[in-house]
Amino acid sequence: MTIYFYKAWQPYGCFSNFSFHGIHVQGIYWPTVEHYYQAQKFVGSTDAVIIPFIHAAATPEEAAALGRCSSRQLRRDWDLVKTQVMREAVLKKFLTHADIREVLLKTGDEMLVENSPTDYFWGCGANKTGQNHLGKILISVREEIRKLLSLTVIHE
Ligand SMILES: Nc1c(N[C@@H]2O[C@H](COP(=O)(O)O)[C@@H](O)[C@H]2O)[nH]c(=O)[nH]c1=O
Repeated sequence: MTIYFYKAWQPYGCFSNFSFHGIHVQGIYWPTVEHYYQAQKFVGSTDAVIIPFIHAAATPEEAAALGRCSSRQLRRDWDLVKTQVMREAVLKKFLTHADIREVLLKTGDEMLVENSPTDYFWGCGANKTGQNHLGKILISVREEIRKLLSLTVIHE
C-alpha cells in the first residue's frame, strides 16, 4: 500500500523536509533539510548573501519563502544539481536520527509519495501525476541504509 506524506505534523511527517530533524553538513548545522536545500540554491550565485538569512530562519516555512523569492538569482547549475543536493541531505537526516530511520525502514518496500497538492517535481501534485522525486529519494535512501546496516553499525 502506498504511503502518502506531506506536512510534518501529519502521518509519516518525519519524511517531510520540513520536519525538525537537523543535519550537519561540512561542519554547519541546519535545523531542517528544507533550510539546507533552500540555501544551496544560492551557493556561488550573486545572491549568496541570502544564505545566512535562510540558515537563521526560525522555521522551514520561512526558509522556503526566502529561497523561493523569484527575484533572486539561483546558482546556474541548480536544475542539474538539485536532486543530488536533496538526496545527500535526506540521506544525512536518516543516518543522523535513529528514531525516524526506524520509521523509514519499517515501511518495507512500500511506495512513498510526497502528497503535495502543488509540487509536480518533488511531489505527486494535485492529480497524482507528479514525478515524486522526494518519494523516490526516500526509497533509494531506505535501500542504501539497508545496505549500510548489513555491512556495519551506524555511528550517530
Ligand atoms: N513539505 C512541504 C513542501 N514540500 C517541499 O518543498 C520543497 C520544494 O521547494 P521548491 O524547490 O522551492 O519549490 C521540497 O523540499 C518539498 O519536499 N512545501 C511546502 O510548502 N510545505 C510543506 O510542508
